[in-house]
Amino acid sequence: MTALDVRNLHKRYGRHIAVDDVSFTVEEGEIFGIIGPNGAGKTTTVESIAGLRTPDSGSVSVLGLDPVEDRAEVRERLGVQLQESSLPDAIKVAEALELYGSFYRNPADRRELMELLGLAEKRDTRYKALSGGQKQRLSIALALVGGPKVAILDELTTGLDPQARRDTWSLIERVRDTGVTVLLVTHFMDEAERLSDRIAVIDGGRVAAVDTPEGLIARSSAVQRVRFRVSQPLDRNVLAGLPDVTGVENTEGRWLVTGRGQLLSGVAGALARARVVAEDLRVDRRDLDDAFVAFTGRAPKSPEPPERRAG
Ligand SMILES: Nc1ncnc2c1ncn2[C@@H]1O[C@H](COP(=O)(O)OP(=O)(O)OP(=O)(O)O)[C@@H](O)[C@H]1O
Repeated sequence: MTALDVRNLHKRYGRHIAVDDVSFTVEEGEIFGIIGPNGAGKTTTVESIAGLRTPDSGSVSVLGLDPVEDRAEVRERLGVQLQESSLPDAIKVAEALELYGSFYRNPADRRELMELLGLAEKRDTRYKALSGGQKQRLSIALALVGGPKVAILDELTTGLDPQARRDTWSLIERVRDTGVTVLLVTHFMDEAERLSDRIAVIDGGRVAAVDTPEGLIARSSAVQRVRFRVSQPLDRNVLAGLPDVTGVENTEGRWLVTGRGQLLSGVAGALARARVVAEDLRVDRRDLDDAFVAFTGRAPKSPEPPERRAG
């Protein structure tokens, strides 16, 4: 079943078009990533889904409901963790969850949520005494405390150290395993690639592509390189004639084939048909960073170094 259906969304701020025809669907049980450069319209899109902004035109359906007209019902089913959440310094973890849980008809079991998010030991710790990672986990817990069917998580791991980022990823997978559909907005390609079943690339207020991470990588026109050695004679045309190949170089038995698309399987198949055994066959691995550059023309951001701790 479709969890989210976004159709022809438009939103302008004054003369500036922030979202210029965005459409995608998210199926129940998916982790769906949204990536794109700064100012691409990602937050405006997810805030429109959450009913926090009203689009100028287009439609949004959350589990068949309209986020503006059916605001109360959507609130019960949709959990939102936005870029910056702030809580009073003195509030304790368990108190925050009780307070937020009290806003919902059927809140999640707070004790289970604290276990799931690794916060049980911190239940009586005040917000100001939590580490960055623990604050982040609490903000995810607050997005889930209403027992939502769909959760929107925006910039989940910004500012976390590498271990805390990995822990958060495992956590999101556990959340999905409990049956929650996750819409994940991220600047980080490793995060999007690791977690998402499918990804929308948003650029200049438009959807540049929607696909699985592997699909985006394969579809991007980024150049690939396959290297290998052969000790037998090999006719250059065996490789040069392949549809995805753009260049073939041979230096003393060391071959370098450049191309796009399904280059590796094409080269491997051609060598097998020519009965040539390749040694040290290597492919320069492309990743989502390359796809991001190909679809947006810009380099993605790297994770920031975590804040330095005094002492
Ligand atoms: N309330 C607002 N008033 C005016 N312009 C806005 C407002 N909110 C966003 N914008 C502009 O709309 C565009 C899209 O912003 P949005 O926050 O949706 O992008 P984003 O992809 O989430 O960016 P980032 O990755 O930097 O968070 C940007 O150019 C932004 O400056």
